[in-house]
Amino acid sequence: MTPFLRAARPLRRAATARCKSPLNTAAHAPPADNTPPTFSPKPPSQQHDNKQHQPSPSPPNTFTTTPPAPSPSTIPPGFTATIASLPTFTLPSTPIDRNCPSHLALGRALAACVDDRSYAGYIASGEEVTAGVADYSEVFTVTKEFERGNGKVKAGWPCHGPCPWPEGGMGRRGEGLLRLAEMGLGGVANMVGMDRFPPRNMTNGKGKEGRGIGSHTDYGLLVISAQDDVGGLFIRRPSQDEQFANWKESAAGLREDDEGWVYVPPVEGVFTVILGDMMQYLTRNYLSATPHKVGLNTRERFVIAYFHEPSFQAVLKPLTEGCGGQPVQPQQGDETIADEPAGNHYGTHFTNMFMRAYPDRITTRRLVAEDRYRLLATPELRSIGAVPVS
Ligand SMILES: O=C(O)CCC(=O)C(=O)O
Ligand SMILES: [Fe+2]
Repeated sequence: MTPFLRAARPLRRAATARCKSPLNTAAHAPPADNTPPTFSPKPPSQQHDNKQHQPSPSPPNTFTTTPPAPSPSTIPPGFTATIASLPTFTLPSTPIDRNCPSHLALGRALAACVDDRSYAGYIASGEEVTAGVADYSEVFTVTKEFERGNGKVKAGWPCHGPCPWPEGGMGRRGEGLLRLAEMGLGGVANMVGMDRFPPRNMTNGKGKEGRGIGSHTDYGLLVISAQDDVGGLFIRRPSQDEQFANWKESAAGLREDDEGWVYVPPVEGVFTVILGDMMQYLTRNYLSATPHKVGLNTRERFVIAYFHEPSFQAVLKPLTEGCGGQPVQPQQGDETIADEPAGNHYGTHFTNMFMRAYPDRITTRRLVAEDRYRLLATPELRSIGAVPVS
């Protein structure tokens, strides 16, 4: 992990007129000292919707948190789900600065933050598509900056390019935080995203039918996110009969409206950790990617997330040995992984995911128009450390 946290879809972030800055949320990030995280088993969950709060007859697999039990009242209207009681780590608290700059000015500045080489920068509400439906999330994505003169950019590598920054309006602190995030990112694949979700009665997703974010898995190894106190995240334990492999066939939209979703209530000072596609691939389905979705609530909501990912150039091979040299036990669906002798090129998965999520963005159009996708098959893009001469 980097000194700063968050990056799963690239860094996303909000432009908003209210004084509730997702940038301030990042104050959760680095621990103030070396106090080890604590971890404890957890009490039974309860089944809730936003009107009735009834104990579940058979609590799902549970663990216990150190922090106080969260209130179920934050669950977005219209959803029925078990309230999760997930394993949590307690980090030392750091002060959260509630002063905020003018978010309207920030929004204007962000709208200019688009680059046609990288997928970094501002993503408007309604621009992202999951399983064919517009997401209402508004995102600012931070990826590692590659200047136009960089050899990879000049050679036309997909997803490599400048990380555009908002000019003015954000304030020194916010901009400094973004810069810090960018400095901590090891490569184009690691990302920080800041998301804003509008309240459900004020959606602004270009008038399309939409939702917070549809059911999906994240692409990389793991995602660490901090949410504010509003609430909107749901996760789902894959069922026994499921064999999704998002790097082969889209897992977006899967079981979106089924039973079995678990609501992750906000708990102050606690990060959420979600496993991604490559963790599933590496561990041969032992640690499956976590399907999740986001509902819009009665208030706008902010999330900041760090996406920890393999190198863009990495070709992953599933593990054959576990801890202490134990052979990895085949898991259900393992055959879908074992039949890929060439391994899994992360840059290709990453590019596929962005092209799918942002079909109309200028970055996707340019990539296609210049036929740069074919570069993903070349040895230069599949070998860590190989950098074209600039
Ligand atoms: O809103 C959240 O808590 C999660 C957002 C999310 O799933 C994503 O950015 O990929
Ligand atoms: Fe996600």
